[in-house]
Amino acid sequence: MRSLVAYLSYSGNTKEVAEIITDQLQTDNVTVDMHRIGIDYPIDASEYDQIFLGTFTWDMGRTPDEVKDFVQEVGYKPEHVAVFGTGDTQFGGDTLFCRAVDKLSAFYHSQWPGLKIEQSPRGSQEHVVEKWVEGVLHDVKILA
Ligand SMILES: Cc1cc2nc3c(=O)[nH]c(=O)nc-3n(C[C@H](O)[C@H](O)[C@H](O)COP(=O)(O)O)c2cc1C
Repeated sequence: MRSLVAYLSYSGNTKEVAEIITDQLQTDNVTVDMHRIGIDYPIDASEYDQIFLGTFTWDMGRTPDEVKDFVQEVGYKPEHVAVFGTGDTQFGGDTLFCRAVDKLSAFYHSQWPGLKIEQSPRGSQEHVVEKWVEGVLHDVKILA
C-alpha cells in the first residue's frame, strides 16, 4: 500500500501531526511520501491508495489558499482521502475550530471523521492522532 501525507503548515503544528501520521504508517509497513503543499513539486494523486490531507484553519474558519490550489492541482476527487488539521478554539470557539477540516472532508466525501487537533499534538494529543490513523488503516485494508 502506498500513502501520501500532504500538508500545509506555517508555524509547525500541522507538520507535527503529519510527522506522527507518517511515523505510524511506516511502523505499519505502509510506503509513505510526504508532500509539503506549496513547496514541493506537484504530485500525481492516482499513484496513491490513500491520501492524508492536512491543513490549519485561519481567517474566521477559512481554508488557506495554498490548500485550495493543491485541491485544484490534484484535479479530481480521489476516493480515499482522510483529512486532518490543527486549529485554535480561541479563534471563534467550536464553530470555527478546524473548519477547514470539515470543509475538505465534505468536499472529498471522506468516509472518515476529520481529525482536529488543538494547536500542537505533542504531549497529550499524540495518542489521538495514532488512534485515528489506526482507524483509517483498518478501513483501507478492509476495502483493499
Ligand atoms: C490570524 C489567525 C486566524 C486563525 N483563525 C482560526 C480559525 O478560524 N479557526 C481555527 O481553528 N484556528 C484558527 N487559527 C489558529 C491556527 O489554525 C492554529 O494556530 C494552527 O495550529 C496553525 O497551524 P500551523 O502551526 O501548522 O501553521 C488562526 C490563527 C491565526 C494566526
